Amino acid sequence: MEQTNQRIAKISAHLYPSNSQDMEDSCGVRRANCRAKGGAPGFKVAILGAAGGIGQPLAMLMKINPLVSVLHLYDVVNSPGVTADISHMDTGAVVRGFLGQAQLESALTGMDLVIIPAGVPRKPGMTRDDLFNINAGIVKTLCEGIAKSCPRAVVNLISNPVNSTVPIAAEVFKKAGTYDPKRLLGVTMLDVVRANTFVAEVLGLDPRDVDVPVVGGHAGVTILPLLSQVKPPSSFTQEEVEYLTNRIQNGGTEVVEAKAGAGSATLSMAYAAVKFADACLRGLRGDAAVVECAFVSSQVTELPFFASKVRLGRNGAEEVFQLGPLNEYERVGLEKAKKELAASIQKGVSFIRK
Ligand SMILES: NC(=O)c1ccc[n+]([C@@H]2O[C@H](COP(=O)([O-])OP(=O)(O)OC[C@H]3O[C@@H](n4cnc5c(N)ncnc54)[C@H](O)[C@@H]3O)[C@@H](O)[C@H]2O)c1
Ligand SMILES: O=C(O)C[C@H](O)C(=O)O
Repeated sequence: MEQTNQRIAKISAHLYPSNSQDMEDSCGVRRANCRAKGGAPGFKVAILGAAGGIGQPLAMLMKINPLVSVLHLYDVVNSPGVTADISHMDTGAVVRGFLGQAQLESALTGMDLVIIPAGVPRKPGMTRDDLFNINAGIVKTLCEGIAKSCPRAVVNLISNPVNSTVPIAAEVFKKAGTYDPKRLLGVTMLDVVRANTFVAEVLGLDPRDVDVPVVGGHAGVTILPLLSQVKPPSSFTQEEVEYLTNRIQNGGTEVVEAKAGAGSATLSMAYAAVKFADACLRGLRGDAAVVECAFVSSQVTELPFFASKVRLGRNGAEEVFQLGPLNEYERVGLEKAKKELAASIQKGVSFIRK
């Protein structure tokens, strides 16, 4: 009996960090019912904002991902319930939950990849920039935690406005002396996912066979689909180009309006976030030729950050690709995108430097 108790105590120390006792009690999961799958190969991933509209399906999909060995779910509310629920899934990753600022350090320590969908979403009539006042502070706090507890982790930043939150994160990391531009990636994958879907509809193809590069940023005119570079090579009428560009640029608003006050894209975003996180993990594993679009530190234009195709490797975004040849319509779109992006980037930088 004594031996059994010792074994249970050992397992529970592994599953639950010392300061998460309250959470364990409140979620009602008995320690003895859990098993630690210590030593399984894979990456350690934390989701910050894991109890939210994106966070929950994202956590579920990451629990299924065979590249993940440990999954940490952090939020300021409701993470005990989400953790208890997801931990019952019979997949490989060990799940641990963390609640509130006091547990941020434990949530982050040792992580290889941190995914951040924390923050408020839009309601109809709002722009992403209207979220700045609340989300800037949330991203700042979380990134300070990353700088302290897992400065070498690759960060996938989802919280809006991405065009400003990525510069905020960069400034926080610079201040802490931990900034590695390769390891900070703004997630623009949903724009690519939407572009593939809408273009496939027009072409009558399976979206899985379509690849549309989407560059620039993640808001309105800064979302710039390069329809001249679609794979498989395709031609579009001017009417189709305008319809597709407009629909891709306003895909987020389409969902916000349809949800009528109940938030923004969560399910398609969780899908896109997992697609992107999986690519980052394959890069970290050393797979060759993993290429996706992301909003990163960049020298592709005169702006310090820009979304374009990047090659993901053992160190994060190891190569940032040039835009390739643009047609006249895309060149005009690029100028518009850069103007808005410059202001959004500056706003993020000033928030930390002020
Ligand atoms: N990059 C993209 O393509 C994209 C797509 C969709 C949504 N988003 C953005 O993602 C964010 C989240 O959207 P959602 O629909 O999941 O919102 P939500 O309100 O459903 O969930 C947000 C979660 O963040 C948590 N949170 C708040 N402050 C926190 C903190 N300090 N630390 C940890 N967690 C905290 C909340 O408790 C909540 O559980 C929004 O800013 C939204 O605009 C981005
Ligand atoms: O549109 C939003 O506010 C959420 C997200 O950025 C999206 O593109 O769906």
